[in-house]
Amino acid sequence: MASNGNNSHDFEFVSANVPNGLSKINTKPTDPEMCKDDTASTVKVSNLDELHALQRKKASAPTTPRNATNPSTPKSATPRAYVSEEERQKQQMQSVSASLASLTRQSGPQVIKGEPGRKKSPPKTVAAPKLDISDSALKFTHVLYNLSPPELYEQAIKYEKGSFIASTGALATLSGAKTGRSPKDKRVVKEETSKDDLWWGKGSPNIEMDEETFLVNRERAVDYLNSLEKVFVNDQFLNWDPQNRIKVRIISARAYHSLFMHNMCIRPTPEELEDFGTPDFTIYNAGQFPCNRYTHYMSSSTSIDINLKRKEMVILGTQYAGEMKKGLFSLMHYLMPKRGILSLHSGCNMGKAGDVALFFGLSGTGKTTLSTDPNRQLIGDDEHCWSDNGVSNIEGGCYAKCIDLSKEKEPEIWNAIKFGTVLENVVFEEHYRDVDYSDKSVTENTRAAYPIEYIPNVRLPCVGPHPKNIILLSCDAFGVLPPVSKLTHSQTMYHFISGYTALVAGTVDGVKEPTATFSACFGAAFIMLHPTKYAAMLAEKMQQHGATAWLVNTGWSGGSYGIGSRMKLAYTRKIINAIHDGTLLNANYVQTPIFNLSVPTEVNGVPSEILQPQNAWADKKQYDATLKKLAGLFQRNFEVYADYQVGGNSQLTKQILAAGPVLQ
Ligand SMILES: Nc1ncnc2c1ncn2[C@@H]1O[C@H](COP(=O)(O)OP(=O)(O)O)[C@@H](O)[C@H]1O
Ligand SMILES: C=C(OP(=O)(O)O)C(=O)O
Ligand SMILES: [Ca+2]
Ligand SMILES: [Mn+2]
Repeated sequence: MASNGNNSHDFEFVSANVPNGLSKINTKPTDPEMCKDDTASTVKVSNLDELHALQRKKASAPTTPRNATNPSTPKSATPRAYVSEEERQKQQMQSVSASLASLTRQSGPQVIKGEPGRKKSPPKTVAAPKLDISDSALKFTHVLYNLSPPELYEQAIKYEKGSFIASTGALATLSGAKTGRSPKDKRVVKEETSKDDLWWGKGSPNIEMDEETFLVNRERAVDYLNSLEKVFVNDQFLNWDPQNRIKVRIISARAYHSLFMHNMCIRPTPEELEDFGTPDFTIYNAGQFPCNRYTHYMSSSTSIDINLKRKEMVILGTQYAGEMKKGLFSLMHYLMPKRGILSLHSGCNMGKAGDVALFFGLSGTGKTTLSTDPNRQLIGDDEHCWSDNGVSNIEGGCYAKCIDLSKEKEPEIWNAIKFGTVLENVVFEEHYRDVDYSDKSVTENTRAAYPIEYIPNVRLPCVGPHPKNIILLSCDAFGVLPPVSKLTHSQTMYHFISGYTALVAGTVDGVKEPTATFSACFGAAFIMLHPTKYAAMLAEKMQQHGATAWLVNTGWSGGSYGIGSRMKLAYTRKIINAIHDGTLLNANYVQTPIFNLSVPTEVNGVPSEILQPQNAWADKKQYDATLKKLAGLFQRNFEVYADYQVGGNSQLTKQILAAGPVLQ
């Protein structure tokens, strides 16, 4: 290979007649079709820097693929005026500088697009006029804007401790001290534009904060981010419904966070990015930096603050990436109902006949696992909207639990864990980097975040018609709820408002009592309005579109946790199949005592003796006692809703109250 900069075939090299009588070697190229080592053309460069520059072609932004025939891209109403590339970049950086502006100094940082350390002479920075001079105003902040997965890998591996490439190509990383969400540290600003709409007080996830305190935390986050040499900026979208798309900007300090959001939000096309303009909402993720506990309302070092008026969210003191995704979900739970659109904490998929199913459930109940189904198109695994046009996914990716993940039971998720996927808090063998999915050393909440198109039978764009089946998932560690039951309209509302599940908290310290969790609308941590608002919308939409609802227990069977065992995933899948294909709708049903649920006598592929839970329990007395105990917990939880009306319908409200368990 010629690489010395000379064009070796321009001259003839003829070896001299040497004394040992070796014959003459003619290296003159004879056949132009033939490639000889020393005749390969050389690269047209004059130094190594130029050679390395050749390696990289002009960039285009990574996008979320969409179906060409049904693009989810709203066409801009007006044709774009021609703007030079330089001008566009300048506008982009001005916008980022404005996002990062300190509110007290009234100036944005001097920002430079690209990595620190790259030669730029002189640096073309963008900054707002400075009203005062501080050290922070004198430095540059490098902006790594919408980097691609390979670029983010390089950043993570080079600069972030604990980031590694796993054997499958996924980026294994650590989220630090926090490995799950911190709902007790979530704050919502009580301000005039939203305070009358929001749900406050007992049971609400919205713990109030005043505007002033928000600004203290915002300033803390912004100053922290600006003190860094570089920040990551993601400009992306939420919601595949083109009419209700939201532009979000995420400013973060870690490549891990940028890649996570790249995967989880909808990725813009290069044209969409050019037209991005001002975001509708901005996240300041300063997760490595704690909040100041002397600040009002701070009860720990972690604070996740949402300000709907300012359209901003600040994260301090937690690096758990799920906080960003679920924070945006809270935002959608405010914005969408205002437009008459129901936001849903549910998975969603669609059969070949166009039949859409929703899977509601709290964390760990099976939304991701069961919506990822080889026989159906995946619309989304966690967050959706239901509008007059049908359903749409809010996100561009999935966030699957990985604990005990197996290739046999969940092949689609297993195969999605490849290059580009973020693997959080997993343990791997240090040399070959094979992940041990059974290892809980870091946390039980190990996760994989991947772009939705990593699931082969994804539906793009991620939208579908009105749902036919509504599946309420409950992981009942008490083991008394039937594997499947068909719900009446008022039972659906009762169970939707209750949002019951019972996971077992610590599985390592021996047997523990399951603890019931009731989380309104199967997502109390994310709702912004009173639960009855969402319930009324669901009731109306279900009636309007004739959907059938089911309660599916993905938890224990044959006894509570410790005695019985977790429902086999294979059985749950059979049950779900029977719901999808319509056979369960026409099955024979019997009623259960106390909860008064309609249970099918047969489901194809599922042993009939487990369909009625008491049959699977050896100790019937124990079963009765546990059932009554759970019924009591349901009743106590529902007491707070007795004073509320669901929508304008007092008849429906009465029916819902009567649809719960009845203890004689
Ligand atoms: N019968 C079952 N149905 C659903 N999931 C099950 C079942 N048995 C075990 N699992 C496991 O439970 C977990 C469900 O989690 P996931 O689908 O991520 O929940 P969610 O998306 O609702 O938070 C997965 O790890 C899955 O493998
Ligand atoms: C990301 C989360 O959602 P889920 O467990 O429902 O997938 C979470 O609760 O942190
Ligand atoms: Ca991609
Ligand atoms: Mn999930």
